[in-house]
Amino acid sequence: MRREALYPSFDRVNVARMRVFSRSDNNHCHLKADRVKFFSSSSLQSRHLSIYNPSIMALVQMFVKLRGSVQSVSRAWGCAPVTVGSNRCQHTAPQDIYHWQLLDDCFQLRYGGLMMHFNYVWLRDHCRSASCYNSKTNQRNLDTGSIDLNIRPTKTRVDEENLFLTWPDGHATRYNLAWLAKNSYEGQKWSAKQPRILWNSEIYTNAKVPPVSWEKFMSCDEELKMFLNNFLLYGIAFVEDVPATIDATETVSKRVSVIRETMYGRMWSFTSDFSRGDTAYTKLALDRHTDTSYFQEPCGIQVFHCLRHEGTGGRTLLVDGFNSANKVLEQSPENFELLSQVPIKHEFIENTGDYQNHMIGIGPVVNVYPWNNDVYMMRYNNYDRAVINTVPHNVTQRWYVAHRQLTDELRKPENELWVKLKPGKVLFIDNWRVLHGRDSFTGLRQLCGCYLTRDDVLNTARALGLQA
Ligand SMILES: C[N+](C)(C)CCCC[C@H](N)C(=O)O
Ligand SMILES: O=C(O)CCC(=O)C(=O)O
Ligand SMILES: [Fe+2]
Repeated sequence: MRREALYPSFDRVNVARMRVFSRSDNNHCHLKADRVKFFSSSSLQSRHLSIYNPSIMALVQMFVKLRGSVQSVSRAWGCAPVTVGSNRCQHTAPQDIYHWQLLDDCFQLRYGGLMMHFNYVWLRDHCRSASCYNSKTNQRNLDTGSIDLNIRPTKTRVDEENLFLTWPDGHATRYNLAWLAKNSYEGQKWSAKQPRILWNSEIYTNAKVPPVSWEKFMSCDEELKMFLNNFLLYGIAFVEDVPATIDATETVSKRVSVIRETMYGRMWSFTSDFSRGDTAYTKLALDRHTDTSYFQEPCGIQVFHCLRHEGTGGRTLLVDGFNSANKVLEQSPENFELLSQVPIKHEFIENTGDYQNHMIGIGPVVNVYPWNNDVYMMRYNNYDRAVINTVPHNVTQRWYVAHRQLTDELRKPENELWVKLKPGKVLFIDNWRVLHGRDSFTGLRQLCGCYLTRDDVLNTARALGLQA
């Protein structure tokens, strides 16, 4: 007997398909988005096409935030333009009309065109009364283990704004309907994804991301916010005019997040002296890859600062992995599913006189949230990929085909952004998204940097009011 999928067919909505193009002329910004495509999870075949407006609106809001002065937004399929004010969206507000129904196994609520379902244990578990929830610490007091798993309310009442439930033990809960709508699974599934702009080298270059300079960056929170906004959008960001020392590189890194110490050290500085058992410590070219794929939690951010180079070559290569993954999804959902479902091992085995390390990380090449298929992390490192022994032989061939399609995408010349790192120019790379590599080189080349913890970068961004 086949088990029912946890996330049934229509849940596999692929909003990542949406592509955003922006063209700024006279304060007009034109936003185009593909239609949202639904897949059935069993075959992952295209079922039907549909358009989901709130996601479009989320993109619109993102553009409003970005440009601040968006006047009109037209949608690719020719609907009437949506008008957007300078800061707030004036699109027809959702109707303030709720329809609700108590069903056998859930409370059903329709609000603003969205149908939502709330499980009864969930409702009891999410009671925000003072005895169940501490609103000072934002922590739950209620012991979820004590809830009867077949619980149903004994009394129900709904007014204009609230749902009131009374439970068998007499405890009463009030839920604000807007709160329910905001916190529902359906709302989450459809809500804005992390705003990001998928790029190839032309898109990134044309975006002309304004440079951020060390002094202002260190002293002004608005500058840090702008930097983080760009980092979240593109997965890369630069700070310029940084003193060419390890200390200053550490200072600029700590402004963004907490340094993640690894077996490479806290701040590292390396040349091609093969001091460690890894190709990075040579003069050889390195193909595009993510670092520390052999960690259960790969490092979130990588910082590079080239302190000196007297020689030729050694340019840095950057490729937006999410853009390529998205191309695979558009062209072959089957291949995307293989890359996102089949776990693969990566491994670092170091056996030199000074260092003995053995690291193993396991996970799919493309990591997605199952409720909306949004990609949040890639592990792509052909050097460090370990023996494949997690895949049955009949899937292996299909996995290699899928991996080849992703590799072909990642290697398209138009996806390659090449930069020559110079003393003073510090590069921050989202190591869960953007792949890096380098040319071979001659001469003395000294690169320093560190890894940063991802949670703390996002924490800083949220503290500054960004969506992260
Ligand atoms: C950056 N630093 C030079 C310290 C380490 C380089 C690690 C290289 C390794 N193959 C990986 O991809 O994780
Ligand atoms: O030498 C470089 O530019 C980068 C080497 C590398 O991939 C790394 O250190 O992670
Ligand atoms: Fe690397």
